[in-house]
Parts: sequence; C-alpha cells; structure tokens
Amino acid sequence: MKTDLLQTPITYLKGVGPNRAQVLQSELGIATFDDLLNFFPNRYIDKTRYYKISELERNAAEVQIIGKIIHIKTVEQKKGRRLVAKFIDDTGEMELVWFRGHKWIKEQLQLNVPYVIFGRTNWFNGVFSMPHPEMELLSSHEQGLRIHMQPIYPSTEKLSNKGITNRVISHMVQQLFAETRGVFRETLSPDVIGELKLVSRSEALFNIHFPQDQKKLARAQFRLKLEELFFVQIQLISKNLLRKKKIRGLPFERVGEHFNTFYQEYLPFELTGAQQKVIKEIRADLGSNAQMNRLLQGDVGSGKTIVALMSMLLALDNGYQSCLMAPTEILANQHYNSLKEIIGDMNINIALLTGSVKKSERKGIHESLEDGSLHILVGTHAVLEHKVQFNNLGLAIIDEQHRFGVAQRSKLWHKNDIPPHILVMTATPIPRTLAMSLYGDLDISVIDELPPGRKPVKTVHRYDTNRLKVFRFLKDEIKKGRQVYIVYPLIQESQALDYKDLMDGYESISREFPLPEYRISIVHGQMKSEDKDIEMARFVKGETQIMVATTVIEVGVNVPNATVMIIESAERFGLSQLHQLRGRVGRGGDQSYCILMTGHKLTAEAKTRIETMTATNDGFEIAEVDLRLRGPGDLMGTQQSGLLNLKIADIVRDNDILKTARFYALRILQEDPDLALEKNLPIRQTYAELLRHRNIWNYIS
Ligand SMILES: Nc1ncnc2c1ncn2[C@@H]1O[C@H](COP(=O)(O)OP(=O)(O)OP(=O)(O)O)[C@@H](O)[C@H]1O
Repeated sequence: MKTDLLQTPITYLKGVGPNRAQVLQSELGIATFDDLLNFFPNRYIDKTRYYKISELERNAAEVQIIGKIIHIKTVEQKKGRRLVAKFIDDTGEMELVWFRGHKWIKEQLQLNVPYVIFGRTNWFNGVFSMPHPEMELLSSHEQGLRIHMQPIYPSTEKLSNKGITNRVISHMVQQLFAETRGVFRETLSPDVIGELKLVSRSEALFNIHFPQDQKKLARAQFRLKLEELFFVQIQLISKNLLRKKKIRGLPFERVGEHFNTFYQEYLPFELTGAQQKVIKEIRADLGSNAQMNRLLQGDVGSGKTIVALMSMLLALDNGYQSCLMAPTEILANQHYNSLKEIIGDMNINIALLTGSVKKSERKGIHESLEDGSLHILVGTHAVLEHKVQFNNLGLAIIDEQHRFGVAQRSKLWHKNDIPPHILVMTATPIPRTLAMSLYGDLDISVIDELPPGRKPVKTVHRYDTNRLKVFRFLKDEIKKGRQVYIVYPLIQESQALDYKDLMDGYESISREFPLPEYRISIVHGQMKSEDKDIEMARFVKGETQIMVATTVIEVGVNVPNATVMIIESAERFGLSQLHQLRGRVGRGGDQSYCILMTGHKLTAEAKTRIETMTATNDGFEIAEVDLRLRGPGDLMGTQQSGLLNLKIADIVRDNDILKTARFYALRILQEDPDLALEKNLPIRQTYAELLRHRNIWNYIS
C-alpha cells in the first residue's frame, strides 16, 4: 500500500463524522489512519473461556457465559427505570440489567434461546448481575469470526459518554484493516528480522489489535516494542554522533603543571581504580577536538569531587577557566571549602558566587572573571546570570543535574564563543540502560567503586514508640566522639507545618540532650543563608554533635565523623531521597547507622521503600525499585519526558528489549555512520525512509 494512505484523515473512515473525529483527536491524539493503527490496546480479555454461573466470584470480573433468558421485566425505581432479564444456565441464575435503551433492547431479546453474553459481573444482595452485557446468539457466535482475545483500548471507559467506546474503536480498527487490506510497509531490514526471528510488521500490527492467541500476541508485542525502542535509540545515538561531528570543542592538549603537581604532592589519598578510569575518560574527551558532554554517575560518597577538581586543573593547565555549579548554597559552600582545602597553598584562584555573596565582593569576582585572573568559580545558579562573564570558560561542571534543567545547561554554552566542555555529576543512580535513554546526548562515566575502608551503613527501621531506646543509642555514639543527624521531612505545600514538626522535634531533642554536655545545630529552609552557614560550619568543625535539619542537607554534605542518620517520618520520603540522606553517613572509616523512624500505620508502598532501604546499600538496586514504584517519568522530572512517551514499550520492564534495540541501532549506525548525517542519500533504504517518515531528521538537525 502507499504510505500516503496512512496519512488519510480519520474522517475518511466509515462511521467517523466530524464530531467523533474531533473527540478522537483532542482526547486520544488520533487524527490519521496511522495514528489509529498505532493506538494499541493496553490489555486483552481472554474470550476462549466460558464461565458457569456457579463459578462466578463476588469480586467483579469480566466473564463470558452461555445461557438463556427466561423472563424480562421493567422495574420502576426512584432513580429511574431499569430493564431486568433473568438469565440462567444449568448451574444457576443471574440478572442482566439495562438502564438505557429499554424499548429497543426489549424488542431484540429472545426468550429461551441460547445466548453468549459478555460483561462485568456485580454481586449485590445475594444476586449476580451484569449491566449492559454484550450479547450474541449462540448460533451466530459459533458461525462468526471468533474473537479469541478481546482488545481493550486505553481511555475508552472515560470517553464512553462522548461516544468513544471500546467497541467503537474496535470497529474503526477493523474498518482500517479492511481499507488497507492489512498490508503495511516493513520498517526493519531483513537481517534484523531474520536474526531476531521477528514477525513482519503487518503481522505484528494485526495481532496487536486482534490477537489470535497469547503466543501470537507476545510475538507481536515483542516486535513492536523492539521497533519502538530501536527508533528511539537511533534518534539518540544519531544525536550523539552529530554532536561529536559538528560541535567543535576546545582542545585541552596539555597535562601540565597544576595537574601534575596536584597529583604528586597534594592528592590526599590514592585514587580508586574507578576514579582513575573516569579521569582518563574525561581526559580523552577534553583532548579530542569535540566538545565534551559527559554524565558522571557515582553513588553517594564515591568521590566525585576530586574528579571534578582534577578536570578543572586540566582546564587551567590549558589556560582556561572553569566553573562548578551546585543546586544549593550549602552545597556550593561546601564544594568551595573542600576544594580550597584540598588545593591548599597551590597557586590557584578560586571564588564562591551565590545569591548571598555581598555586592562589593561580587563586583570583584565579576572583574577577575572577566580579566581571567580567577581560575575556578564555584556557585549556585547565580553563575548563570547574564552579568557573569568569563574571560575564557573552558569547562563547566554541574553537580546534581536533575535540579538544573536542560535549558540551564544550554545557557552555559553561550558563556564562550566555542561552547565549554560540560561535565554533569549526579549521585542519583540511574540504571545504565535508562541513563542511556534519558541522556543519549551525554556520554556516561560511572564511579562504581567506593573508597577503601568504607563499611556499609547499617540501616534499621524503628517505630516512634521506641524513641527512647534510639536516644540512648545516640548518646552512646556521641560519647564515642561521633556526630549525628536528625532529619525531618519537608513538604513544599506546607512549609509552616513542617517547620512546626521540626521545631517540636528540636525542642524535645534539646530536652533530651541538654547543654552543656550536648550541643545542637539546626538548619532549615527558613533561615537566612548566613545563619545556615554558621550552623553548618559549627557542625563540620565538630563544635556541635547533633545536627537537626530538614532535607536541605540531603545532597553532598560531607562530614566523615558523622555516623548516625536518623530520619523522622521516614515514610514520607521517596527512596532516592532516603538513599541520599543515608549517604551523609558512612563517609569515614567508622561503622555508621541509619535509623528510619515511622509510625505504625504504613502504606504498602512505604513498607516496600523501608524494606528496600534496610535490605541494601546499593544505589543502583535502590534505583531499580524506585523506578518500579514511581516510573521513569518521575525519576527525572519532566525533562526529556517526550522521549519516554512510548506507546508500547516500558523502559523498566522491557529493559532486555531495550538492550537489543540499542545493539542494533549502534550496529546500523556504525556500519553507516553517514546515516546519522545524510539527509538525501539513504544507504539503507528501509531505515532511512523510516527515519524520515518518523521525522527523526527534525529532531537531530
Ligand atoms: N580515593 C579515595 N580514597 C579515600 N577517600 C576518598 C577517595 N575519594 C574520595 N574520598 C573521600 O570520600 C568522601 C566522599 O567524597 P566526595 O565528597 O567527593 O563524594 P561524592 O561522590 O561527591 O558524594 P556525594 O554525592 O554523596 O556528595 C570525602 O571525604 C573524600 O575526601
């Protein structure tokens, strides 16, 4: 068939008038034949099974029964009239009920003739009933085309009041297959189809809408998921190739004095193998002629800061400035302080720029940035302001990407004529394949090894009623010279309430841990930054032993002497947040603990979260569970969610298919690298046509 036919507006389909077309388009995004063809059912009802009335269960279920009507009556009620038919088989009786269309239905129904009925059962007052059943005479049911598995299309229940029922969609799809004769252009090349033993596209599309049996359905689903993921991968990888080809980067050819001196004389510990590997990857990127766009993933406490610093030293050795951006002031402060400490008396100029830096100081920073005398700028998003002009920004490092949008990332590009190299650091572990899908435009490095001597944090769950015992434990730890965090949840909608929780907690902790033996810091969002800094600094220096805080301390805070993390109302936190918080302890050589406090009432999901935390310290494992609980959209916020707007594949569940799809996408692009660039002369007919057809060129050019 001609491709054009699939672009036919849906109104050309029999039975679709302008009104219906309007609803289809606005509610389901179906405007053309092609849209309808790709509107897949989200579940199927097995129609190979016939139930007996005696087998019905009280929980509502969709069932198919053979029997006959022996009696019909109209029942008048306050709410309106109902038509009720008594339906029997050789095992029992039930009621069929209609609330609308009485007259017509009554005329149609035949008494004492075998019917096959289908619908959802209800159990009420000792009787099973089925409202508005689908009915067919057994005689014609046996003759007609048997539907083995009935497709159920998404949203049809919601739209039935607008005339878009499941049956309507089913009929439209049937009509579509009739008009196109069910022959659709193949989109994958014969070698892929052969190697993976895929069914053809036409067969897959038929079986996704009208599966003949479970096996055929499974093969159709596999084929269509693979195809979908394959094209997403082609798109992402092409984007990556294009970027490398097109975007000239600043070549950092030298490894010079700063890097070497630091490495030989200042590095406070030996790098882990993973850190070395990642630094090598970064060096290779910086030395090539293309712009680096790299995502550095490393679990909490894995040692990303040193990698960031050494990358910035490479920039400096090549005569370029760099900046390090953090999502919060506390974190920016901390990065600044720890960088300053690590570089000691090396001849490197470094400054901190956040919202609370004074105007007079700011001016100095702006000037030294512009004249090039400032080498490294650490800051919050204040760095992105237009006023902040660099002399020659060569490397921008962004910590905790998920708090900065892609748009902000691109702002950095314009801080130099040739865009600076970009390194995005994240401690949110993202399963690798998902990361590939989300960050197809970034290369990925992973620090998959913790510094030596770390002991896994022991995590336990305690109920609020055990608080006194927990306090005793804290006192023991503090006696040993350790420090502890006590964290309260923060929910944006109700800051006042959270504040109250925190203050109540602070009061009771102050009573339990009185001066002068115990000293407590408190940090929360409503404090002035200066005060936060002072409190934070006291804790870092060890002047206070207890830090009472909201989640402002969630990311990046590094106090190796802190060994206990207590999380209050732990059920109110998400998994990745819990993992981040726990990452604040276990950063030194001492055994550390994380105590999750909750009330007794927990939802099933909260239980899963708590159990996961107590069962494992592995950030990647936790991320997998988190993904299952929340879905990928949530994990990354809305950014790039368009890419994940998949019709049939599920990035988490279909991970294996994703890997296969990626393998083939890589292979085709390796064989024909020009495919990613070439717009007019497709080498591989089938792919190239499809790439164009799916508007992939629009994405990548
Ligand atoms: N190779 C190493 N050997 C020993 N200690 C190390 C090593 N690398 C880093 N550290 C130390 O481990 C701690 C954590 O490092 P860092 O703060 O860089 O972690 P991170 O990856 O930024 O973690 P987070 O995302 O949780 O902030 C620091 O105290 C750091 O000095």
